[in-house]
Amino acid sequence: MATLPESALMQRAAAGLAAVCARVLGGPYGSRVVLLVGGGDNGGDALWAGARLAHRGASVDAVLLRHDRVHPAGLAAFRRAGGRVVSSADVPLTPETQRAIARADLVLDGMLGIGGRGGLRDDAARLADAAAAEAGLVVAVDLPSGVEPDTAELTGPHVRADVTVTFGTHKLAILADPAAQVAGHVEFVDIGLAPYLPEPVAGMLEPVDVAEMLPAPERNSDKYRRGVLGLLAGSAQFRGAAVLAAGGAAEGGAGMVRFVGPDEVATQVLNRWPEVVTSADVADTGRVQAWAVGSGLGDGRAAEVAAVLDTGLPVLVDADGLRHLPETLDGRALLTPHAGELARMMDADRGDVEAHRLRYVQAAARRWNATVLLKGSTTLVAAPDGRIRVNPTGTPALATAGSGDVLSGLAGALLATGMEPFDAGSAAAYIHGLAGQAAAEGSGLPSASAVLDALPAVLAALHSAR
Ligand SMILES: NC(=O)C1=CN([C@@H]2O[C@H](COP(=O)(O)OP(=O)(O)OC[C@H]3O[C@@H](n4cnc5c(N)ncnc54)[C@H](O)[C@@H]3O)[C@@H](O)[C@H]2O)[C@@H](O)CC1
Ligand SMILES: Nc1ncnc2c1ncn2[C@@H]1O[C@H](COP(=O)(O)OP(=O)(O)O)[C@@H](O)[C@H]1O
Ligand SMILES: [K+]
Repeated sequence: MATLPESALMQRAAAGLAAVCARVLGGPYGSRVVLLVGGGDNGGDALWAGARLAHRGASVDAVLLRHDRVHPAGLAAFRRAGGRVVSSADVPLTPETQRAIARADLVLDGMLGIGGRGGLRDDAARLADAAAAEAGLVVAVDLPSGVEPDTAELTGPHVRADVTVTFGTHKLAILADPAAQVAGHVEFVDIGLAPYLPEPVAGMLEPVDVAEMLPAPERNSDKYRRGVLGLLAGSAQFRGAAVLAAGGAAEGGAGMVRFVGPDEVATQVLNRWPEVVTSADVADTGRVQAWAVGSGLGDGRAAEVAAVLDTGLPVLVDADGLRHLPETLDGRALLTPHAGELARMMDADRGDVEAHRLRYVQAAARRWNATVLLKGSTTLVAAPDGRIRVNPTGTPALATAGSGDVLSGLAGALLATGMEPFDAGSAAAYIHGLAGQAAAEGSGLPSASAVLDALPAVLAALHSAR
């Protein structure tokens, strides 16, 4: 801001915002737009964008949350463009306001942006409800008002947006749940901040990042260069988990999978994946470069999990394996709980973990000195040094029994290539999410086997993106 003329950034933001509104309206001419305007710069963005829409023939009404605090230049521009203020002094929710919202094709939510904390209060909350219940589209300015910008938590009443137009950089609240669930479709407007931004608190992989992490088979490859995974999974009760995890590894590029488990499980794994080598005991497994343990392991088996952890190799621990964690790990482990499992690990309530996903995943990574991948509607990966990644791929269709087993085999295969746990976990979540999306395109609600079947094509496409 110090290097630019006054309000240049706001003009860039408002221009991008008005362009998105014009597009989703199918052209602003003749449309009805209502602005919900808070006392800060978020309200200023809304007013400037409203002025632009009014210039292009929209009928624009503004509801001011506070008449004593409103962006002065924005309000003046809005009035010059023919915009009307429909609220009376300090009474935002007049009958006229309600009628305007009910008739609106688009409500532009400029109540709170990155300055907002602690949820919407009173009138603001009622305006958000009215917009959700009665208006056409709700477009949030920068963030849905009322969400916590930096923690992605929902601590009080908030707007539910159909579209969020965010400026300068992505905020955690539009990437991670629960807040991201109320952001709708996200549009990014570049206002030129990138060179000035500090290190981000969280990262998000793009296809080329993942492609560059994946090892390409080289001319002089052998199975050890591709990575050999030891797999301790499945039980008489959960045989399929072993089959799916072995598949996640085999289709995920492992040079070889060495399976450890009871005969009746090994037979089933071999029926589906004849390339797998089996043994009955961790000690007899032969050379591996990483382990994946836990999927479908059932009760007990603590000694086997301990034997794997004692090898000192990189290790992924999933599902029932998470019951047998030592006091602390030494940075080489990747733990892959869902919210219920993380709640049990942290002696917390599942609902509390879901409401504070970021806080819990970071706390667990510190607590065990391990990388923690928290599964669910948005997958978060936390390294013990504080780094965070939010996974952008996936679909609710992945919420199907066994899809976590596929992920554990896949992530284990990536660990076995020598990738650090943070990269292995976040790349695996990315690829698994794409496979889920591809499988869902086929059948709508795919099985875990369909997710597995989609892996090779997804990996091939990523390799070619390199
Ligand atoms: N910083 C920048 O470089 C840019 C910021 N822009 C806009 O400016 C916004 C941030 O503006 P502000 O810092 O003025 O903050 P906001 O407009 O988000 O909030 C304004 C004020 O509301 C009060 N407030 C906080 N929580 C509240 C609550 N729960 N209920 C009622 N009042 C509450 C606080 O006093 C806060 O300062 C961004 O979200 C974005 O929309 C854009 O114009 C582009 C450039
Ligand atoms: N609502 C959701 N939206 C997107 N992905 C989800 C959702 N719920 C679960 N998933 C994903 O589906 C997979 C399910 O894994 P998990 O809970 O371990 O199931 P299981 O143990 O039955 O295989 C994980 O990758 C998780 O991130
Ligand atoms: K907003």
